[in-house]
Amino acid sequence: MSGSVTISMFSSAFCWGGIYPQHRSLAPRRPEDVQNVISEIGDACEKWGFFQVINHGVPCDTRNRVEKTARMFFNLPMEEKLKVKRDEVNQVGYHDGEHTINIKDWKEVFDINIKDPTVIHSSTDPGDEGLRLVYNKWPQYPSDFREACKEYARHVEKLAFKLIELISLSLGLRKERFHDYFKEQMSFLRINRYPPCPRPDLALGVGQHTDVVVLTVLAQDEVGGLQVSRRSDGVWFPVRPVPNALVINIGNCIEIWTNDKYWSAEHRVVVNTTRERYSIPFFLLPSHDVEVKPLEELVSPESPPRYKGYKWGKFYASRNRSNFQKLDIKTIQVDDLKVVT
Ligand SMILES: O=C(O)CCC(=O)C(=O)O
Ligand SMILES: [Fe+2]
Repeated sequence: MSGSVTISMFSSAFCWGGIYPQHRSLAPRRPEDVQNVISEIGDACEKWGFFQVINHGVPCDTRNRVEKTARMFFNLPMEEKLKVKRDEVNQVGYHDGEHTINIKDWKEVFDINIKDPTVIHSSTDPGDEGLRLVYNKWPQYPSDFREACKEYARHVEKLAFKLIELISLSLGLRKERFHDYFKEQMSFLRINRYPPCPRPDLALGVGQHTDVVVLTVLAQDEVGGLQVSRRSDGVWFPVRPVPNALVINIGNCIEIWTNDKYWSAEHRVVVNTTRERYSIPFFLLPSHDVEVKPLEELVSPESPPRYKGYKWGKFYASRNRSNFQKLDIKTIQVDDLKVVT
């Protein structure tokens, strides 16, 4: 048993595919099977909150180019990497000290906003509604790093929106239900490098967490290390690398919008003594002014809202700031937003 199911989104004839056990070969599917894919995605979102897609339309050479140029960047001397270091407000660029719930992760990262510039909240002070623009930071070397990331991001963003439409349909909502939520999206692409670790028993690449975002589309290399906790019993399963597949992970926003129908799974990354690992998550984030609360269509007297609503931009800014300052408190978690009954 592996920690996710694999869904074939398109056959070579641009038809829809279906869920397959991890190692079965794929047969082309007919357009009538679209409905199956929608219900299979719905099923995967309920049971796991994680699945893998193949035949997804993101060309693998664009992904390989990002990985190749990223390796060149991370191999630069530290003083070069620090020239594009992230800071407290401009949270893009290089960072070697990501924290998960205040514990340092065994990795280094490079973050790139999809919209350049991106509109974010500048302050978490009560009453301050100030917005500001954040511009990406790019290293001088390698010179094609920027173009490689931008090209890959264009493809993966398209896939993320396709998935959002399929998820809307799987919930019985209009395909366009979420379109307005992304007018000023704050989505970003991250490149993670996990170096070999002399004591993997004492560290994690990324500690146990859920993604606060809408949806994550993750490319992982062949090394492995990502694990997901099963909704029904919390048992940990490896998310085995499937060549050219992308891992889809439901974030807290969808969990809250669907009033817990869909699951945002806890996951973590284990490291090893010999091999470095790369992963490239694309985090789909809504616009700063979007309200994250259970959708009216999905609540009823029998199924009342389980969450208090919050404004995305402000919530995200305060969470990032406490992470950056390594405050001696747990960063806000999805359970903190639950309505107490
Ligand atoms: O590297 C991975 O496989 C997962 C990384 C992750 O969970 C994250 O960056 O949120
Ligand atoms: Fe994650």
